[in-house]
Amino acid sequence: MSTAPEPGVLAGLEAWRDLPRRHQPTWPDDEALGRVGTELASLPPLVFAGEADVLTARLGAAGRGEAFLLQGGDCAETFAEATADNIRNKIKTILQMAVVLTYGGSLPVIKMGRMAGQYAKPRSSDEETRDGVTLPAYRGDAVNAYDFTSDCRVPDPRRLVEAYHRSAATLNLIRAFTTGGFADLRRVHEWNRGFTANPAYARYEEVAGEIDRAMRFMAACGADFDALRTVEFFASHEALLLDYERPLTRIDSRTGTAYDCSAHFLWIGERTRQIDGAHVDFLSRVRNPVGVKLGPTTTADDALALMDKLNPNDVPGRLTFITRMGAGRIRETLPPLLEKVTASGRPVTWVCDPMHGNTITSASGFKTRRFDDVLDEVRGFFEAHRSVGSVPAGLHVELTGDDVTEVLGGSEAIDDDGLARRYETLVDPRLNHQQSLEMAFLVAEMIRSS
Ligand SMILES: O=C[C@H](O)[C@H](O)COP(=O)(O)O
Ligand SMILES: C=C(OP(=O)(O)O)C(=O)O
Ligand SMILES: [Mn+2]
Repeated sequence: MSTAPEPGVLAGLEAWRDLPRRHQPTWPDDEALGRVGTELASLPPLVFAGEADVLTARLGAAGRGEAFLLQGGDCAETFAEATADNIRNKIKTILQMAVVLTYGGSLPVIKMGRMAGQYAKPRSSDEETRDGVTLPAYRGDAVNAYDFTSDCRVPDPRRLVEAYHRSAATLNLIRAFTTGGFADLRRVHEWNRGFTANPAYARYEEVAGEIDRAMRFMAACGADFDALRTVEFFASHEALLLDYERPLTRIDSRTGTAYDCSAHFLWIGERTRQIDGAHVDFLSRVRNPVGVKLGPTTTADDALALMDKLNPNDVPGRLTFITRMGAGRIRETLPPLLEKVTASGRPVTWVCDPMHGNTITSASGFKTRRFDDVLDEVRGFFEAHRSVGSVPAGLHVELTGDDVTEVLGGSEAIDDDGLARRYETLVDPRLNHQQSLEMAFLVAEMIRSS
């Protein structure tokens, strides 16, 4: 039997419409947008509210130091790349990283994709100019097409429906992979052995060997490896397009409260976290676990105000702060935030995004990041938490399972010239498969020595 919505819930879900909202497309046709909203509202939810509650509990544990979050995937998913191969390679990469981190931290790792809905982007500029021609910026496949023609760049609300269907198909395959045997710990471990067998990554052999011995020890003790053939995997994206998130928000029949059923976890970006803005208001009214990106200008009072608004009842795991300060600034900007928030005694799960504060343009003109800067921000994150006594609870990374060349460095030493070899991202540069695994091994070493 369904429970009626709690009083005021439905009206509250419309409050964002009267608030300032940044980075929304200028849809050319309101009626077409309205029809799309009605269609999306009639489609089945992509996740079940009970799954979101499980994730809240898991993130609460991470906030207490009893688990560690690994959240990864593309900066911007694309419709064209929502293929079986791409999805499989990304899942495989995340699972491989998770095994290494589980061993490094002796903690359960919560696995979460920036997947099955990461189709919308805030942009620094509303326009893009090429060879003297200026067109609206690409805002993600849920809004417009990347091709540089005026037709392609017009926002088309039908793309929201396409984003829903691609997300549904992606999530379906993720569920199949993670429950059907693909994620078997023994297989994932074998993939990692393959990685460290490459002489370029020989320095990680030792940890892989230790994991091997730990697995043999478990086997000798009679551990039930068949119980480790499946894993929990959660979907997440930035809740940027409120014209998409609102129709996918549903009243949970168990409780009469609202959940945004487009994903298990939604986050608010650095550019849309205004305390009186539409995004914070909207996510304050759904019950999923939510995140907020915090850049280097964030004050401790900003953080406390977000806690008041997004987690007034202090539910552990409800609110994650994803800090993205930049390697050069994290050691100065993060500790004051941690101190004040920790002094409040209120629960927050702190996660490090070492990507977005470290974006540069290479001499050859590519938007890129240095692997060493990314690693240094993670190191600064652990140092800051250690100095304050708070809990470093996870990592948020832009990655792909393929051999792209978008981030400088790593053991394969991708250099400026090398970027051109396989630079495929439409927005931000991603760690490739090898760089992602390398990062997991390096972070595991960091966790063990911290
Ligand atoms: O992913 C993050 C932002 O959307 C992205 O960094 C903005 O990129 P831009 O500065 O190229 O617009
Ligand atoms: C837009 C993003 O990040 P931020 O909001 O931190 O800039 C992102 O995660 O792709
Ligand atoms: Mn990005």
